[in-house]
Amino acid sequence: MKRIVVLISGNGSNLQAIITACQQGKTGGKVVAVISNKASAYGLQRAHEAGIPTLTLPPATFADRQAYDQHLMAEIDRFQPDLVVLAGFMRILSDAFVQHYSGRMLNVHPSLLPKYPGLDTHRRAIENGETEHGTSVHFVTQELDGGPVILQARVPIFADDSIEDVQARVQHQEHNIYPLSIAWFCTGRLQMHEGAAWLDGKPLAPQGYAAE
Ligand SMILES: Nc1nc2c(c(=O)[nH]1)N[C@@H](CN(C=O)c1ccc(C(=O)N[C@@H](CCC(=O)O)C(=O)O)cc1)CN2
Ligand SMILES: NCC(=O)N[C@@H]1O[C@H](COP(=O)([O-])[O-])[C@@H](O)[C@H]1O
Repeated sequence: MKRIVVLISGNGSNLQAIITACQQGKTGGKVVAVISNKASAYGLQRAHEAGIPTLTLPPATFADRQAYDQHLMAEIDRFQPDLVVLAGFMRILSDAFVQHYSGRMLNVHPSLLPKYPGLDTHRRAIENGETEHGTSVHFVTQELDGGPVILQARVPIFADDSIEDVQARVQHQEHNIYPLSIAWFCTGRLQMHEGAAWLDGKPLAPQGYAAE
Protein backbone atom coordinates (compact mmCIF):
# COMPACT_ATOMS: atom_id res chain seq x y z
CA MET A 1 0.00 0.00 0.00
CA LYS A 2 1.61 3.28 -1.07
CA ARG A 3 1.78 6.10 1.49
CA ILE A 4 0.26 9.43 0.42
CA VAL A 5 0.64 12.84 2.11
CA VAL A 6 -1.87 15.45 0.92
CA LEU A 7 -1.27 19.21 1.15
CA ILE A 8 -4.31 21.50 1.23
CA SER A 9 -5.28 25.13 1.84
CA GLY A 10 -9.09 25.08 1.71
CA ASN A 11 -12.32 23.15 1.30
CA GLY A 12 -10.71 19.81 0.50
CA SER A 13 -13.26 18.40 -1.97
CA ASN A 14 -10.40 16.82 -3.94
CA LEU A 15 -8.93 15.51 -0.67
CA GLN A 16 -12.32 13.94 0.09
CA ALA A 17 -12.49 12.29 -3.33
CA ILE A 18 -8.98 10.89 -2.78
CA ILE A 19 -9.73 9.67 0.76
CA THR A 20 -12.95 7.99 -0.44
CA ALA A 21 -11.23 6.33 -3.40
CA CYS A 22 -8.46 5.04 -1.11
CA GLN A 23 -10.99 3.74 1.42
CA GLN A 24 -12.78 1.91 -1.41
CA GLY A 25 -9.51 0.25 -2.44
CA LYS A 26 -9.48 2.01 -5.80
CA THR A 27 -5.99 3.56 -5.65
CA GLY A 28 -3.52 1.15 -4.10
CA GLY A 29 -2.67 3.98 -1.70
CA LYS A 30 -3.47 5.26 1.77
CA VAL A 31 -3.59 8.87 2.91
CA VAL A 32 -1.28 8.86 5.95
CA ALA A 33 -1.34 12.61 6.69
CA VAL A 34 -3.00 15.87 5.64
CA ILE A 35 -1.06 19.12 6.03
CA SER A 36 -2.49 22.61 5.58
CA ASN A 37 -0.95 26.07 5.52
CA LYS A 38 -4.28 27.47 6.77
CA ALA A 39 -5.88 26.51 10.09
CA SER A 40 -9.28 27.42 8.63
CA ALA A 41 -9.11 24.77 5.88
CA TYR A 42 -12.25 22.64 6.01
CA GLY A 43 -10.18 19.82 4.54
CA LEU A 44 -8.63 19.41 8.01
CA GLN A 45 -12.09 18.52 9.33
CA ARG A 46 -12.54 16.03 6.51
CA ALA A 47 -9.22 14.36 7.43
CA HIS A 48 -10.11 14.28 11.12
CA GLU A 49 -13.44 12.61 10.36
CA ALA A 50 -11.54 9.99 8.34
CA GLY A 51 -9.15 9.36 11.25
CA ILE A 52 -6.17 10.75 9.32
CA PRO A 53 -3.43 12.69 11.21
CA THR A 54 -3.37 16.40 10.38
CA LEU A 55 -0.85 19.22 10.76
CA THR A 56 -1.25 22.96 10.27
CA LEU A 57 1.79 25.04 9.35
CA PRO A 58 0.92 28.78 9.15
CA PRO A 59 3.58 30.56 7.02
CA ALA A 60 3.61 33.60 9.31
CA THR A 61 5.65 31.66 11.86
CA PHE A 62 8.61 31.26 9.43
CA ALA A 63 11.23 33.77 8.33
CA ASP A 64 10.83 33.20 4.60
CA ARG A 65 9.65 30.75 1.91
CA GLN A 66 12.79 28.62 2.07
CA ALA A 67 12.57 28.24 5.86
CA TYR A 68 8.92 27.31 5.55
CA ASP A 69 9.58 24.75 2.84
CA GLN A 70 12.48 23.18 4.72
CA HIS A 71 10.28 22.68 7.79
CA LEU A 72 7.39 21.43 5.66
CA MET A 73 9.69 18.85 4.03
CA ALA A 74 10.86 17.62 7.44
CA GLU A 75 7.27 17.26 8.64
CA ILE A 76 6.18 15.47 5.43
CA ASP A 77 9.13 13.07 5.58
CA ARG A 78 8.18 12.00 9.10
CA PHE A 79 5.31 10.16 7.36
CA GLN A 80 7.66 8.48 4.83
CA PRO A 81 5.47 9.20 1.76
CA ASP A 82 5.70 7.45 -1.57
CA LEU A 83 3.63 10.27 -3.08
CA VAL A 84 2.92 13.93 -2.18
CA VAL A 85 -0.40 15.25 -3.51
CA LEU A 86 -1.18 18.97 -3.78
CA ALA A 87 -4.97 19.37 -3.54
CA GLY A 88 -5.72 23.08 -3.63
CA PHE A 89 -2.44 23.88 -1.90
CA MET A 90 -2.05 27.56 -2.60
CA ARG A 91 1.67 28.13 -2.17
CA ILE A 92 4.41 28.25 -4.75
CA LEU A 93 7.00 25.69 -3.67
CA SER A 94 10.75 26.37 -3.65
CA ASP A 95 13.12 24.64 -6.06
CA ALA A 96 14.65 22.62 -3.20
CA PHE A 97 11.24 21.31 -2.19
CA VAL A 98 10.25 20.38 -5.75
CA GLN A 99 13.61 18.66 -6.35
CA HIS A 100 13.25 16.65 -3.14
CA TYR A 101 9.93 15.16 -4.32
CA SER A 102 10.74 15.11 -8.03
CA GLY A 103 8.75 12.44 -9.84
CA ARG A 104 6.54 11.73 -6.82
CA MET A 105 4.52 14.93 -6.39
CA LEU A 106 1.25 15.68 -8.22
CA ASN A 107 -0.97 18.73 -8.55
CA VAL A 108 -4.43 19.35 -9.93
CA HIS A 109 -4.78 22.66 -11.77
CA PRO A 110 -8.17 24.14 -12.79
CA SER A 111 -7.50 24.73 -16.48
CA LEU A 112 -6.55 22.89 -19.67
CA LEU A 113 -2.80 23.46 -19.32
CA PRO A 114 -0.82 25.05 -20.82
CA LYS A 115 -3.74 27.50 -21.00
CA TYR A 116 -4.35 29.63 -17.88
CA PRO A 117 -1.51 28.82 -15.49
CA GLY A 118 -1.65 30.61 -12.14
CA LEU A 119 -4.66 31.84 -10.25
CA ASP A 120 -8.27 32.84 -11.00
CA THR A 121 -8.49 30.50 -13.98
CA HIS A 122 -12.30 30.30 -14.17
CA ARG A 123 -12.77 34.08 -14.13
CA ARG A 124 -10.11 34.53 -16.80
CA ALA A 125 -11.58 31.84 -19.05
CA ILE A 126 -15.09 33.35 -18.78
CA GLU A 127 -13.79 36.88 -19.39
CA ASN A 128 -11.91 35.64 -22.46
CA GLY A 129 -15.09 34.14 -23.90
CA GLU A 130 -13.88 30.56 -23.75
CA THR A 131 -16.58 27.98 -24.53
CA GLU A 132 -14.37 25.10 -23.36
CA HIS A 133 -12.37 24.84 -20.14
CA GLY A 134 -11.31 22.06 -17.83
CA THR A 135 -8.74 20.69 -15.42
CA SER A 136 -5.30 19.06 -15.53
CA VAL A 137 -3.41 16.67 -13.26
CA HIS A 138 0.33 17.06 -13.64
CA PHE A 139 3.65 16.22 -12.04
CA VAL A 140 4.96 19.21 -10.09
CA THR A 141 8.17 20.77 -11.36
CA GLN A 142 9.96 24.03 -10.65
CA GLU A 143 8.08 25.68 -13.52
CA LEU A 144 4.78 26.82 -11.97
CA ASP A 145 1.94 24.74 -13.47
CA GLY A 146 4.39 23.67 -16.19
CA GLY A 147 5.04 20.07 -15.18
CA PRO A 148 4.26 17.07 -17.42
CA VAL A 149 0.49 16.67 -17.79
CA ILE A 150 -0.94 13.27 -16.91
CA LEU A 151 -4.71 13.59 -17.33
CA GLN A 152 -7.05 16.33 -18.53
CA ALA A 153 -10.85 16.61 -18.46
CA ARG A 154 -12.83 19.14 -20.53
CA VAL A 155 -16.02 20.97 -19.58
CA PRO A 156 -18.18 23.47 -21.52
CA ILE A 157 -18.61 27.08 -20.47
CA PHE A 158 -22.13 28.36 -21.17
CA ALA A 159 -22.96 32.02 -21.89
CA ASP A 160 -24.80 32.53 -18.60
CA ASP A 161 -22.31 30.68 -16.41
CA SER A 162 -21.07 32.25 -13.18
CA ILE A 163 -17.58 31.53 -11.87
CA GLU A 164 -19.21 29.23 -9.34
CA ASP A 165 -21.04 27.31 -12.09
CA VAL A 166 -17.77 26.71 -13.92
CA GLN A 167 -15.89 25.82 -10.74
CA ALA A 168 -18.52 23.22 -9.81
CA ARG A 169 -18.42 21.65 -13.30
CA VAL A 170 -14.60 21.57 -13.25
CA GLN A 171 -14.36 20.15 -9.75
CA HIS A 172 -16.80 17.35 -10.59
CA GLN A 173 -14.28 16.26 -13.20
CA GLU A 174 -11.32 16.74 -10.81
CA HIS A 175 -12.94 14.30 -8.39
CA ASN A 176 -12.73 11.68 -11.14
CA ILE A 177 -9.33 12.29 -12.73
CA TYR A 178 -7.29 12.98 -9.58
CA PRO A 179 -8.02 9.64 -7.86
CA LEU A 180 -7.44 7.88 -11.20
CA SER A 181 -4.05 9.59 -11.65
CA ILE A 182 -3.10 8.64 -8.09
CA ALA A 183 -4.14 5.03 -8.73
CA TRP A 184 -1.95 4.93 -11.85
CA PHE A 185 1.02 6.14 -9.75
CA CYS A 186 0.40 3.87 -6.75
CA THR A 187 0.07 0.78 -8.96
CA GLY A 188 3.35 1.52 -10.76
CA ARG A 189 1.77 2.37 -14.14
CA LEU A 190 2.68 6.09 -14.04
CA GLN A 191 6.17 7.59 -13.81
CA MET A 192 7.88 10.86 -14.66
CA HIS A 193 10.82 10.10 -16.96
CA GLU A 194 13.05 12.43 -18.99
CA GLY A 195 10.72 15.33 -18.21
CA ALA A 196 7.57 13.59 -19.46
CA ALA A 197 4.74 11.57 -17.95
CA TRP A 198 4.92 7.89 -18.91
CA LEU A 199 2.00 5.46 -18.61
CA ASP A 200 2.51 1.71 -19.01
CA GLY A 201 6.03 2.29 -20.34
CA LYS A 202 5.03 4.81 -23.03
CA PRO A 203 5.30 8.62 -22.95
CA LEU A 204 2.01 10.50 -22.76
CA ALA A 205 1.24 13.35 -25.16
CA PRO A 206 2.08 16.86 -23.86
CA GLN A 207 -1.58 17.32 -22.91
CA GLY A 208 -1.59 13.97 -21.14
CA TYR A 209 -4.36 11.42 -21.49
CA ALA A 210 -7.75 12.91 -22.36
CA ALA A 211 -10.32 11.63 -19.88
CA GLU A 212 -13.72 10.74 -21.41
N1 LIG B 1 7.07 25.13 -7.80
C1 LIG B 1 5.75 24.87 -7.93
N2 LIG B 1 4.93 25.14 -6.91
C2 LIG B 1 3.59 24.88 -7.03
C3 LIG B 1 3.07 24.37 -8.23
C4 LIG B 1 3.97 24.08 -9.30
O1 LIG B 1 3.57 23.60 -10.38
N3 LIG B 1 5.30 24.34 -9.11
N4 LIG B 1 1.66 24.21 -8.37
C5 LIG B 1 0.92 25.05 -7.45
C6 LIG B 1 -0.58 24.99 -7.47
N5 LIG B 1 -1.06 26.23 -8.08
C7 LIG B 1 -1.87 26.06 -9.18
O2 LIG B 1 -2.23 24.91 -9.55
C8 LIG B 1 -0.74 27.52 -7.58
C9 LIG B 1 -0.80 27.76 -6.21
C10 LIG B 1 -0.47 29.02 -5.70
C11 LIG B 1 -0.09 30.06 -6.56
C12 LIG B 1 0.27 31.38 -5.99
O3 LIG B 1 0.42 32.37 -6.71
N6 LIG B 1 0.42 31.43 -4.64
C13 LIG B 1 0.83 32.66 -3.93
C14 LIG B 1 -0.10 32.89 -2.75
C15 LIG B 1 -1.54 32.93 -3.25
C16 LIG B 1 -2.53 32.89 -2.06
O4 LIG B 1 -2.08 32.78 -0.90
O5 LIG B 1 -3.75 32.96 -2.35
C17 LIG B 1 2.25 32.48 -3.39
O6 LIG B 1 2.65 31.32 -3.06
O7 LIG B 1 2.91 33.52 -3.24
C18 LIG B 1 -0.04 29.82 -7.93
C19 LIG B 1 -0.37 28.56 -8.45
C20 LIG B 1 1.38 24.77 -6.04
N7 LIG B 1 2.75 25.15 -5.98
N1 LIG C 1 -3.71 26.86 -8.60
C1 LIG C 1 -4.17 25.85 -7.68
C2 LIG C 1 -5.68 25.77 -7.72
O1 LIG C 1 -6.37 26.75 -7.99
N2 LIG C 1 -6.19 24.57 -7.43
C3 LIG C 1 -7.61 24.36 -7.40
O2 LIG C 1 -8.10 24.62 -6.09
C4 LIG C 1 -9.31 23.88 -5.92
C5 LIG C 1 -9.27 23.26 -4.55
O3 LIG C 1 -10.55 22.76 -4.25
P1 LIG C 1 -10.69 21.73 -3.02
O4 LIG C 1 -10.00 22.35 -1.85
O5 LIG C 1 -12.20 21.63 -2.87
O6 LIG C 1 -10.05 20.45 -3.45
C6 LIG C 1 -9.34 22.81 -7.03
O7 LIG C 1 -10.38 23.08 -7.96
C7 LIG C 1 -7.98 22.92 -7.70
O8 LIG C 1 -8.03 22.71 -9.11
